[in-house]
Amino acid sequence: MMTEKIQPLLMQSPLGLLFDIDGTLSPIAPTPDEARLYTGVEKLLRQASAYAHVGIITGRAVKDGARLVDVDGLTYIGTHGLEWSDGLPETHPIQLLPEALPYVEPGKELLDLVESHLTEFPGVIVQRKNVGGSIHYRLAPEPEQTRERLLALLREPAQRLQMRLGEGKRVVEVLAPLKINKGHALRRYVNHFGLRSVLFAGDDRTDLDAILEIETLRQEGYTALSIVVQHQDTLPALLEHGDIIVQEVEGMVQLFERIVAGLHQQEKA
Ligand SMILES: O=P(O)(O)OC[C@H]1O[C@H](O[C@H]2O[C@H](CO)[C@@H](O)[C@H](O)[C@H]2O)[C@H](O)[C@@H](O)[C@@H]1O
Repeated sequence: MMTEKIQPLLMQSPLGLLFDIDGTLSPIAPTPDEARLYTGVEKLLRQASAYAHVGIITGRAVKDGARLVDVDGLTYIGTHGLEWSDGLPETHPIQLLPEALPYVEPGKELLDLVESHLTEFPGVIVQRKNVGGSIHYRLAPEPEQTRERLLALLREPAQRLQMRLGEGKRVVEVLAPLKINKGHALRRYVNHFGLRSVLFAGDDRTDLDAILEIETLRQEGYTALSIVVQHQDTLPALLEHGDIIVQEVEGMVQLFERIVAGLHQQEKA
């Protein structure tokens, strides 16, 4: 059944395969620095890039996402679509969308504010990005209460500085107030490579924009498919709009193996 859905996608060219990182290719870890790709993913990404344009679309900064994935020949799109690199940042410059530049300083100011209150927030980790950043409360003794207190601290200053607050898995995101998101990034990727066929896989709230963009692309005549990696805390909207649901990162990797095998077989035929 799954293969039936995927087969038409693999038969079209140029094909793009786009993946979120955390919760999709990498199991959720206690802290961002402890996250690692699931066993075998690195090899699958390399193999897939022999047949398709393979890209990473992550909420992490490009530098951080590329450090984690570390596969050459992929496109790295970071900070929820604000940053783009045509390869590993050691050899390819990271481009920050010019629209995001006015939000570098306001983003810093909000993260400085949280850092100046860190003693009141045990277990909280501030992760800075080129624009804004993430405030992780996974390790806080009372995560839900900490989330509320972080939001209370940030709400007014964020409004004053015209920044946006978002949320993800045990994380408050400080974001630029732009309409740029993973859906926008996916569309840009499709246009950049002149794709006819595209697959996106993700698991979290910010992935919904890309999943909805897949639906739009399909209505426009592209062969487009989304995969939702289901965890205990998956948002119902993701399950509603995803084309294929897999269980946990393990299920994603098993499906990725079948995709790569399908591409390989097609090449031989
Ligand atoms: O779009 P993604 O690639 O999924 O990035 C979203 C955020 O993911 C990371 O945080 C999440 O994963 C951490 C490691 O598993 C986990 O500790 C944390 O609780 C999760 O929220 C990343 O650190 C953030 O920068 C991303 O925005």
